[in-house]
Amino acid sequence: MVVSSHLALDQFIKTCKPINTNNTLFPIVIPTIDLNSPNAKSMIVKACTELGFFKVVNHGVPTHMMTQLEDEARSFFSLPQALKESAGSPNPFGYGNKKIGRNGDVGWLEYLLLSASPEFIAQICLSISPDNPDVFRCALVNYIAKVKKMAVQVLETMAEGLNLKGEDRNALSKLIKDDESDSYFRLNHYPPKPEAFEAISSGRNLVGFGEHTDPQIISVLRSNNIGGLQISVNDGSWVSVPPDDNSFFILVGDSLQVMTNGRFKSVKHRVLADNKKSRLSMIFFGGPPLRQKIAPLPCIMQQGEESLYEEFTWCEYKKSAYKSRLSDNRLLRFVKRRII
Ligand SMILES: C=C1C[C@]23C[C@@]1(O)CC[C@H]2[C@@]12CC[C@H](O)[C@@](C)(C(=O)O1)[C@H]2[C@@H]3C(=O)O
Ligand SMILES: O=C(O)CCC(=O)C(=O)O
Ligand SMILES: [Fe+2]
Repeated sequence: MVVSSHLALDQFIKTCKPINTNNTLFPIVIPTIDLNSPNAKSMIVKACTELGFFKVVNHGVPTHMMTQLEDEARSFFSLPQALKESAGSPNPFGYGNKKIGRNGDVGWLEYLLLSASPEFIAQICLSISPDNPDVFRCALVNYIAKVKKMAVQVLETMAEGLNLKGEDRNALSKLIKDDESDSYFRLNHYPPKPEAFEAISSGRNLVGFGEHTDPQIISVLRSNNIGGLQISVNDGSWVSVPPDDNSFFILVGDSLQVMTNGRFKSVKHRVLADNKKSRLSMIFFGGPPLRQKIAPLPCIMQQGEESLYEEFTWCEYKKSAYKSRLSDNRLLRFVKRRII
C-alpha cells in the first residue's frame, strides 16, 4: 500500500498540538568555533559536553555552494505538488509534507529526505526532473561533498580534543568517510504560519519540527536567515538559536553520545514556525555503515570504566528508531540496567 505523505491543512490543524513556549529563554550565546583556530579542539569538547551543539565559522564551504543549493531547494519547493511527489514518499527517502516519520508525528513543513550518496541523488533528480536533472543534482552533490569534508575535519578535531592520538584520531571520521556510510541529507521548507492557525492557537506556537535528538553521529545544519531553531539546555528550558546563513551548526547525535560513553550529549532540538517568512534548512546527517557496532571507543575509556550502553549495531538502532515517535528518548532502551 502506498501511504500518501501529504496532509491537507484542515487535517493538519486538527492533528497538530500547538506548544506552550513559556519555558523558552531568548537567546543565549552559542559557542562559536573557528575550525582553524588552535583552540578549536578544546572548545569543541567543551561545547559537546555542555550543550551537544555549537556553531562553526571559517569552515571552508564556499558561499556560492550554499546559495546555489538554497536557490535550487526553493525552486524544488515551488514546483506543483504532483511534481514534488514524483520524488516518491519518504519511506525512507522522498518528498514529505507535514507528516514526519511513520508513527503519527506532524510538523508545519515540507521536506525532501535523501541518502547522501551521489548515485542515489542522481536517480532521484532524474525522477523529479527527467529533462534537466543536472542542475539540482550538481548543487546537491557538490554541497554534500564539501559539508562532509567539513564534518570529517570537525570529527578529527574533536578526536584530538579527546586526546586520541595516531590512528585513533580517525576513529570517528572514518565512519562517515566509509564508502558504506549510511549518511542522509535533508532539505526542510517551513512556510509561514497559516492565518487559520491563529484562531485555534490561543497565542501558542506552531511546531515546525517537533522536539527530538538526531540518531546519527553528527548533524551539520545550515539555514537561511530565518529563526525558529531551538535547543534544549540542561535545566530543560528551550533556547532560541539566532540564525546565521554564513555558518554551520553542529549537533551531537545519539551515536556520538554512545561512542563517548555519555561524555557528549545528543542535543534535543525543535523548530517553531515563523509568523511571516519561510525558513529553509539543509542538514547533513553523518551516519556509520549499517553493520557498524555502536559502542564507546575503547581509546577513550578510563581504566575500569564500563560502557553505559548495551551493544548494538547502527542497523539495530535505526530499526528501533524508526518504530519510535519523534520526541521519544531512543537511547533509553539501550542503557545498561545497573544491578545494585
Ligand atoms: C519520527 C521519526 C522521524 C525520524 C524517524 C523517526 O521514527 C524518529 C527519528 C526521526 C529522525 C530525526 C533526525 C532526522 O531528521 C531523521 C531523518 C532521522 O534519521 O531520524 C528523522 C526521521 C525521519 O524523518 O524519517
Ligand atoms: O530544520 C531545522 O532547522 C532542523 C530540522 C531537524 O532537526 C531535522 O531535520 O532533523
Ligand atoms: Fe534534527
